[in-house]
Amino acid sequence: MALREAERLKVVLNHLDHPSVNIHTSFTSAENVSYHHPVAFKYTLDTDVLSPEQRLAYEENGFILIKNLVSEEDIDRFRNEFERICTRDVKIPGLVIMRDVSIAKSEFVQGEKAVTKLQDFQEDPELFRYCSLPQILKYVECFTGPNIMAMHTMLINKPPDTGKKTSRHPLHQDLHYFPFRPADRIVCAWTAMEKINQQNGCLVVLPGTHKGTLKEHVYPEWEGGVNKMYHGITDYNPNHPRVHLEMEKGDTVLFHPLLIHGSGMNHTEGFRKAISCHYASADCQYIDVKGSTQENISKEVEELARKRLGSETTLTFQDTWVFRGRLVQGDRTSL
Ligand SMILES: CC(C)CC(=O)SCCNC(=O)CCNC(=O)[C@H](O)C(C)(C)COP(=O)(O)OP(=O)(O)OC[C@H]1O[C@@H](n2cnc3c(N)ncnc32)[C@H](O)[C@@H]1OP(=O)(O)O
Ligand SMILES: Nc1ncnc2c1ncn2[C@@H]1O[C@H](COP(=O)(O)OP(=O)(O)OP(=O)(O)O)[C@@H](O)[C@H]1O
Ligand SMILES: O=C(O)CCC(=O)C(=O)O
Ligand SMILES: [Fe+2]
Ligand SMILES: [Mg+2]
Repeated sequence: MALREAERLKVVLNHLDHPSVNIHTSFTSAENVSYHHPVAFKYTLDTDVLSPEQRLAYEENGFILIKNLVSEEDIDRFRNEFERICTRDVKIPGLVIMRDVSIAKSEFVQGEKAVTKLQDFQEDPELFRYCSLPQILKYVECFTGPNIMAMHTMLINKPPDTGKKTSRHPLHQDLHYFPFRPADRIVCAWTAMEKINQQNGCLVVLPGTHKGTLKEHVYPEWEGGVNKMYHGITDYNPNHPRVHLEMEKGDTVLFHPLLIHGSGMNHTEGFRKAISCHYASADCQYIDVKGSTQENISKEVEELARKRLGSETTLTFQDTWVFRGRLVQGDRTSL
């Protein structure tokens, strides 16, 4: 009788006498000896970068955490640039400076304390260095392959909660925001810019949910309000195990765009900082989301584009991604 895929993977791993050995090659020989079903890796590609254990972990859980991947020096530079942006010392084309909904209408909060998130820093050479760091791209290539686009960039400055619980990010799947596929060739790198724990609102993930499908996302009905475009899913198993990803400065998590995740309240007085980039294979293809669960977000994005650029704008959801995407490795083949 065939063993479950995970069991088979574990058996194969036990056959490996060196962790850096290429798992694909060794499986072939293991298969010849004793198994009838080849191991199919769905979420990772053949490279020599991931250890067999890391590869198995991503296949099973939909994320892997790499300790100490980004240097203190680089993070301090990103932090300085963030401060320059908040004080309006630099103006970056296309950059969105987002305030928390609980203070969005207040004129009294200024500077860094008024900023919840920077989005789309692709035109800021200093922050965009993050997306081109060789030690990150080395891992990203294991999921995207060699042609790599940086599609979406963020620096998240989760504020101390004002008491309205708006500092939470509802549980969601990032694929909801992306009109390109295949999902398995997309990955997010998210780096802690300081010590991040449950107290200041770490990432919370539901391991294994990347094996499911894209779910419907709507605004959660939260009494204290919810931030613009922070859609969440309602249809998830509340008993599914949750993992709180506690991280040190420089630690980086790589995760699949279908992995259900969010972040809790920031119970501290500090602003919890993380920097992230969503990468996709340049070979991905745009899809039409009309009639799908993504129609609501596509309409919201197109409406925002009309507000910003004028009501005659015909910019589509897909166009907004074509403009933001930047090649960071290989050839810009499709996206
Ligand atoms: C994978 C990845 C994509 C996942 C995610 O990132 S999910 C979250 C994505 N979120 C977004 O993309 C939202 C990006 N934010 C923005 O585009 C902006 O911050 C805006 C919400 C449009 C505000 O733009 P801004 O230039 O600050 O404009 P104003 O200060 O004039 O405000 C315009 C109206 O928007 C309201 N507003 C501002 N910030 C928020 C907020 N955080 N949540 C909800 N509403 C907000 C503001 O009160 C104002 O409303 P009215 O006075 O027009 O009624
Ligand atoms: N009522 C809710 N409905 C939907 N999602 C929620 C709800 N409460 C929390 N979440 C989401 O669940 C995830 C974990 O949040 P939660 O607030 O439980 O964080 P936590 O890290 O356990 O911290 P805390 O100590 O504040 O409970 C976050 O993505 C959060 O947005
Ligand atoms: O830093 C966080 O709180 C997570 C944000 C997130 O998941 C997102 O913006 O897609
Ligand atoms: Fe997310
Ligand atoms: Mg909780």
